[in-house]
Amino acid sequence: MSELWRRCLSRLEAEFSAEDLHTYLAPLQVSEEESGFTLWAPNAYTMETVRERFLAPIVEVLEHLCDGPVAVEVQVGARSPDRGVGKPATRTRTAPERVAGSDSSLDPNYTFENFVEGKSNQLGKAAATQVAMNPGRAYNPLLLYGGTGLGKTHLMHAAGNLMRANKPDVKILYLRSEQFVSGMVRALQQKGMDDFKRRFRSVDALLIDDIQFFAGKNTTQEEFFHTFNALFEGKQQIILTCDRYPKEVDNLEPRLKSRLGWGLSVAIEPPDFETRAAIVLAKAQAKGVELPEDVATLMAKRMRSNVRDLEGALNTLVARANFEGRRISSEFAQETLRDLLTVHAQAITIPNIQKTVADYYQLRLADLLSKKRSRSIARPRQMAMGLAKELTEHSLPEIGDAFGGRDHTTVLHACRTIRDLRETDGKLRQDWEKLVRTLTE
Ligand SMILES: Nc1ncnc2c1ncn2[C@@H]1O[C@H](COP(=O)(O)OP(=O)(O)OP(=O)(O)O)[C@@H](O)[C@H]1O
Repeated sequence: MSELWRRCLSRLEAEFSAEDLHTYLAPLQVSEEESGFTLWAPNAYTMETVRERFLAPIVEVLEHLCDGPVAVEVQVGARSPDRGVGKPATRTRTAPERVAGSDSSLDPNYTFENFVEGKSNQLGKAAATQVAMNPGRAYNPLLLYGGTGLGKTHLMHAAGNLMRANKPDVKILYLRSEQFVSGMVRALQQKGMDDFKRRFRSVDALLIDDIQFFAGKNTTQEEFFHTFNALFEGKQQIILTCDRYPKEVDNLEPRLKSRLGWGLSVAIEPPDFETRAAIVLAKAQAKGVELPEDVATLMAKRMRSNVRDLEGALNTLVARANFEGRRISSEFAQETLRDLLTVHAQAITIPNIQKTVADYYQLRLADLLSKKRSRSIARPRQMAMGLAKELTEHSLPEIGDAFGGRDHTTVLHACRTIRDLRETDGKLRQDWEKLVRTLTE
């Protein structure tokens, strides 16, 4: 154990119970490199707990001991004895998260270049690029919202990385909202609020991920509100992400919600089939793996919920192919991902879609399947047909049959209508996204 880490642990002894130290901190292995520290956790649960509860205090103590900013990341794995550099066994997220009082909190692996653009994220990417080219002036704050694993964090880091490429001495701080909360709690306990405020307000850009976690935490919201105002007035850039449109987050203060709407809020939607396939191919290429198109197609067709799952499946495929020395073929993918693909295929059936849509619009299922043509029923019916086409592999005639024996041209018309309305009608687009989320998550 390094002397520095030993000293860090002994300082933390004063703050945490013996049980906490024994359960979460003692099992950590540490590697020190010039770029910072990596804490290796024996399993994902320990990693998550350390990130949530202990990372901020650890960073603080290490910064104190090192007399300056340090980068600390937590991963699952073990430190390799020869180089002091570990190899992660698994990761719960696909990229390392670093936290520090310096720019190293940005993940260099998330760039605009390796972000695959599609209809679902085009606007988000354009807005994030604008913000990066013109921080504090283009859109402030920029808020990216949408379901899990759709690339919000990626875009946020990409904006930070581009800002830094344009201006190397720019001060950027990225953190997850839980880290803001725990940092603030500690600052309050230790009467260090002035430092806390200074730390957040002295940056050129503040990037906070998943602000839905602020819900119900009134003191945090109050502090964040003041931080927000200070940054906004100073024309310092704020970029935030949220898992839904902030107005829909319960227990978020109205004045904060209103501030969040001052800049630009952009929805990141689940990618369509073509984008999913392009993402898998791009991720494979980045790993130097030759992925046959039919395998990318199979994965993109069957795994629709989020890009993180898609990436996880690709990692599984590549790991097994390497391990067994086999070529990745369609059969190999079917065999390796059987369980995953079945889970995804099973989750979405036409009856499931019909019931979900009927519930969502508070209609009777019988009405949805009836011949009634009133707008309040016909539009949800078209929505359900569009979803069936997008999310299942049924043909147009099969979908028509399932909707009370309708002709395939009626289904085609419904799909086209919904596709066009998603471009022009914001409310309908939101309904669509929510339904896709409900059905795929
Ligand atoms: N369009 C895309 N092109 C390339 N990679 C993508 C794209 N969308 C998502 N990803 C990848 O998917 C993974 C998950 O993305 P990310 O962590 O940004 O999701 P998120 O929307 O922030 O999710 P959460 O709300 O759960 O934090 C990342 O590895 C990211 O690189």
